[in-house]
Amino acid sequence: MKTVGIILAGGNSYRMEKLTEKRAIAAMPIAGSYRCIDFALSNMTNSHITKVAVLAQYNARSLNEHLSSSKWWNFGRKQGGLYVFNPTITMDNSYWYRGTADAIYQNLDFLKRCHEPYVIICGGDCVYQMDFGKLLDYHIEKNADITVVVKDMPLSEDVSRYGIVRMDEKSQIYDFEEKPMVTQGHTVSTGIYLMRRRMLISMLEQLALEQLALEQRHDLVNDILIRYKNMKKIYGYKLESYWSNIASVESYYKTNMDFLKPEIQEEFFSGDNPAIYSKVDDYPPAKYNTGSMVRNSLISSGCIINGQVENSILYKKVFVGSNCVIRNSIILNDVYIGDNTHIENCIVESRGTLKANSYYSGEDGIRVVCEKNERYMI
Ligand SMILES: Nc1ncnc2c1ncn2[C@@H]1O[C@H](COP(=O)(O)OP(=O)(O)O[C@H]2O[C@H](CO)[C@@H](O)[C@H](O)[C@H]2O)[C@@H](O)[C@H]1O
Repeated sequence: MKTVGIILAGGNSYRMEKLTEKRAIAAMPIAGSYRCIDFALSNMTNSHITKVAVLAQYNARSLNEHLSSSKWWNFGRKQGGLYVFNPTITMDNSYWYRGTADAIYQNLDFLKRCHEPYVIICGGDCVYQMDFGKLLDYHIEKNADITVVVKDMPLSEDVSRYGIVRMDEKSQIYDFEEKPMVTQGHTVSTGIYLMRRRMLISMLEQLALEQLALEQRHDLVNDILIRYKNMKKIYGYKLESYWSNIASVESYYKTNMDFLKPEIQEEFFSGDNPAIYSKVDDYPPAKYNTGSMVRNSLISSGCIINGQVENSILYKKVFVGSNCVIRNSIILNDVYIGDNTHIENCIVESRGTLKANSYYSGEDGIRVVCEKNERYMI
């Protein structure tokens, strides 16, 4: 194997509001039956990368639970495996992961023990399909030190939450601004980087030396990519297919809703596209009772539908009572919705009970509904 994978999955965003009170972004449910991190993991395994480390930190319990067996993504091999590294206190380190570079540095032993010449680093918070083998071929062909996967975003999109790159005609990156307030460019970094493993190790060791001199340098983008942009050959590799980053309630909602579009379904799930893998639960098939009506929706296993569901995504084990109307909404798993309830433009948090005859609607945006279920209030 030529490449080892690192998935950064320890961050949080206040723009996810209550949704990340329960779980890390990487563990957010996507497209009816996946978790966000399944996309990065599946891309790794489909690209024949057999050794992958997930660096988890913030609210990691449900993520750790999801990753408890490597078999779902086919990493359970002798010459590889799925490693989940949460921060630990040791004799010479008493910090949490202070940033993305520090998260990798704290697990440098793992990287040092690998034999693969290259390393791919990506986030666990993005939804996309990608052949990392092609990325490696490009990296070698360009004789690059670092290759950053980039994406042209629509001009209408606010790109101030991304790294913005500027490339010359040979795709070499000559400018990289991390989350600028104002920018002309719309080519963004997707947070996916490929480089030689040994080079990464030496750059991280250099950063650690500077930290001894009390400089706070813990970030992969500011303290590696931007710092070395004039010293290393950094190339951009354009991703033409679907890519979405989950960082706010709006982007979470939009990404899920994208999976109701036939062209996105086709892009991910039809033809010769490799599968997206996930941990499988053994729930019975969804049941549509007499009187139910479902239009353009994804309904997961274990659901029981009595009322109307339109342009919505229902995760596992959702019960929809009689005469309910659920429209343009996402219902996370294990939610009970009593009769005559109306839900529109909402994301309903998992394991809740919505009483009969209730009305929930996002008026000027998406409303996150968290109704506790007595069964889980211990
Ligand atoms: N302490 C920590 N330990 C472990 N994991 C951690 C961590 N802090 C953050 N992470 C994880 O690392 C990834 C990057 O998170 P960051 O918060 O550093 O940057 P952000 O996602 O905003 O932008 C980044 O990704 C966007 C694309 O989505 C790029 O445009 C931008 O340049 C780039 O900085 C995420 O998957 C996050 O969960």
